[in-house]
Amino acid sequence: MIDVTVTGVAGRMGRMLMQAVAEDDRVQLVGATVMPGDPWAGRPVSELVPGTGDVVIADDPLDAIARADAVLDFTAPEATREHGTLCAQAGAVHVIGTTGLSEDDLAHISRCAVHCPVVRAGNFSLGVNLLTVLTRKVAAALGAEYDIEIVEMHHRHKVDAPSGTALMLGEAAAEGRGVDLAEMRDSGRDGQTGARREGVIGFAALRGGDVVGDHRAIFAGPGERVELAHIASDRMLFARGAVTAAVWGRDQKAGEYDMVDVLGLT
Ligand SMILES: NC(=O)C1=CN([C@@H]2O[C@H](COP(=O)(O)OP(=O)(O)OC[C@H]3O[C@@H](n4cnc5c(N)ncnc54)[C@H](OP(=O)(O)O)[C@@H]3O)[C@@H](O)[C@H]2O)C=CC1
Ligand SMILES: O=C(O)C1=N[C@H](C(=O)O)C[C@H](O)C1
Repeated sequence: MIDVTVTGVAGRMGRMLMQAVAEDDRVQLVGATVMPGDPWAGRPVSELVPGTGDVVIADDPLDAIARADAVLDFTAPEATREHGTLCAQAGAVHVIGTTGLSEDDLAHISRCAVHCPVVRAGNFSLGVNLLTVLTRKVAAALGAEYDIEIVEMHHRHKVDAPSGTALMLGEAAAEGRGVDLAEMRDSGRDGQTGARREGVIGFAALRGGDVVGDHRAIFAGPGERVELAHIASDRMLFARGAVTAAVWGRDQKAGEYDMVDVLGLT
């Protein structure tokens, strides 16, 4: 059994992660954190999510991460940077679900991964990770006359766009095409955009209601369209995937991994 700390426990995913840890006998909760000054600090986790035990919620991650074998982190970019440094110091597996990370954040995470295993994914579900493998293959098979567009929809509270999952699918499509996504990315069209630039990978982000996460990779070609889609209907999907990543990560050397590695998909 491995000792797990969940960061950002008052968030939508933080609550799910605690539930997933409580339901899985491969792991036990040893730490839980919130933002400094959060009213949940100092209270037992079971008051926040019934049935999760008597760990007291901390508003300083230092001790909570020092005592963990693995840290489940679905928070915000700045927090994830700090948690990365602490996981590196503790040698704990850092499971990162946080999206909206900048190039600078990713470089920081890479430096931390010299000292501990880091499993980072924009989506921890089996279905989406399978979809990335398929997207790469379809992009390679269909060729340049098929235009690639990634469409996603999420709940009204989501703060980053395109979603981490959309970027995973875009990266997979770019790999299949043998191009660099940074050069070929086309997000947020508006106004007199001109005709579609040849070879770009387009992104469109919809926000509204309580949508958990819908993603579609569209290949629009001459006389036909191929579409690969995934619809998530329950956040527990991501939380259970993150617990599996933590257990898998415990047996790995320091370095950067993703959910395709965890699931053994190629
Ligand atoms: N990879 C995946 O499979 C998935 C990834 N995500 C990603 O996970 C992240 C969180 O999503 P969601 O749960 O919906 O968002 P929420 O806003 O509901 O939760 C984030 C929580 O993190 C807290 N937080 C921020 N900074 C810190 C800190 N320094 N220490 C402790 N807690 C902190 C926030 O507190 P406060 O509210 O006070 O700011 C908030 O409670 C997003 O980036 C999202 O895209 C979501 C689902 C699946
Ligand atoms: O913020 C969310 O909710 C989600 N975020 C992830 C993303 O950015 O792709 C995964 C999932 O789609 C839900």
